[in-house]
Amino acid sequence: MKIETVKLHKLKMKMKTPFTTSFGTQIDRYITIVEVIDEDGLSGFGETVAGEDPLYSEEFMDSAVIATKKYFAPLLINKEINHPKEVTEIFKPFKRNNMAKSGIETAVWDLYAKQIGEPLYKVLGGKKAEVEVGISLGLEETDEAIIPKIEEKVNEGYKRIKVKIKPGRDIEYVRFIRKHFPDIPLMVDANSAYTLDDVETLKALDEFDLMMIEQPLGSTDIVDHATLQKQIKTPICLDESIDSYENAKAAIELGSCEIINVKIGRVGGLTESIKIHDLAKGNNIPLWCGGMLEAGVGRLTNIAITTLSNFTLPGDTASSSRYWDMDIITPEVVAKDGVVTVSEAPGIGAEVDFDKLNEYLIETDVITKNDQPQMVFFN
Ligand SMILES: O=C(O)CCC(=O)C1=CC=C[C@@H](O)[C@@H]1C(=O)O
Ligand SMILES: [Mg+2]
Repeated sequence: MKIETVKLHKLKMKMKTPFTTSFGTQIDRYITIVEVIDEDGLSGFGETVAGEDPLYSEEFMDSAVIATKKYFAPLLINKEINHPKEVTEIFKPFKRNNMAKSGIETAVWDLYAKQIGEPLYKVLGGKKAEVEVGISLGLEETDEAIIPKIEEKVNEGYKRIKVKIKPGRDIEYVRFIRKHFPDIPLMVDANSAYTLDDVETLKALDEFDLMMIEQPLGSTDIVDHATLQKQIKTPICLDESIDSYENAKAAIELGSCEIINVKIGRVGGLTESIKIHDLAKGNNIPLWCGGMLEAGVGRLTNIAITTLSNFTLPGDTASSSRYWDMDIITPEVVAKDGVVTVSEAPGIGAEVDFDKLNEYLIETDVITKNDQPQMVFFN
């Protein structure tokens, strides 16, 4: 394939309800949809999932857009690419910027799948016709306020409920939730808000029969999580700490986690996600696919990777209507009783609906073959 043009559609999407975690509250979501267009005018789509501010990771949407415009899009334009796996190699000299890389790399996968007329999930090696999903619920102002939210989502059939915790909103908060819902599949996500000094608090969570505790310690830590896992019964699931095959390997070898949350953007794309999948599978570490408050393109890409066999736990990819009054794809993602049916249509499996996308559009940046990588170093 040869990519002729890359378009970055920058969107501002109003969320139905604010989403609060240990690092703050989100009301609007700024999303970039990457469109790669080949010589025949066929388009592939990917979603850049970086946060608006560098709070979840060091990347943020503006940095991802700049990195894509300066480096990643010009590096791919006009290059003969036989398979999307080559993209990771082309980007390799450029350190990190994983979400920027992933936005365009996933678009190339979608384009490739469309060119060969296959659904993306099959091209990735997935086999499931449907995937089970859970939902991630943010912190509410009071403990009481989370109860009706959980009730609603349990009634909608989501296969597990994830709630956010932070220091001061942990043991009693989870006890309160468990009092109302003694048996639901429940997990907590701390977004790296604790240290080893909090080991007693984290140990106390063992009594609540949680499926897992996600990222309790530092966002780049692997070593302290191994120390912690030896002291608590609840399985640790790593999120922020896993941003490459190499540190997934380190975490598995050190015993830093019993579960891994794969976020395609965080690890730099689908090729790296598959590598981590195969590694985890060989080590009996179950996976699930984490969300980044995606619009439809990101949701569909998440569903495609979830069809791989070792994604055995329900992920974060709820219905489009979880955050959006109107998503940018047709048809939207719908979870029925916590199950999403995987589309058999070529590529990600639904159309990007430009009538809808344009409602959210701030501007579109266009990168063409006249744009060279803006590098000081060259060879
Ligand atoms: O996509 C979703 O539904 C939300 C997933 C979610 O919990 C998160 C998304 C982005 C950053 C974090 O706040 C959090 C996470 O850490 O998993
Ligand atoms: Mg998380």
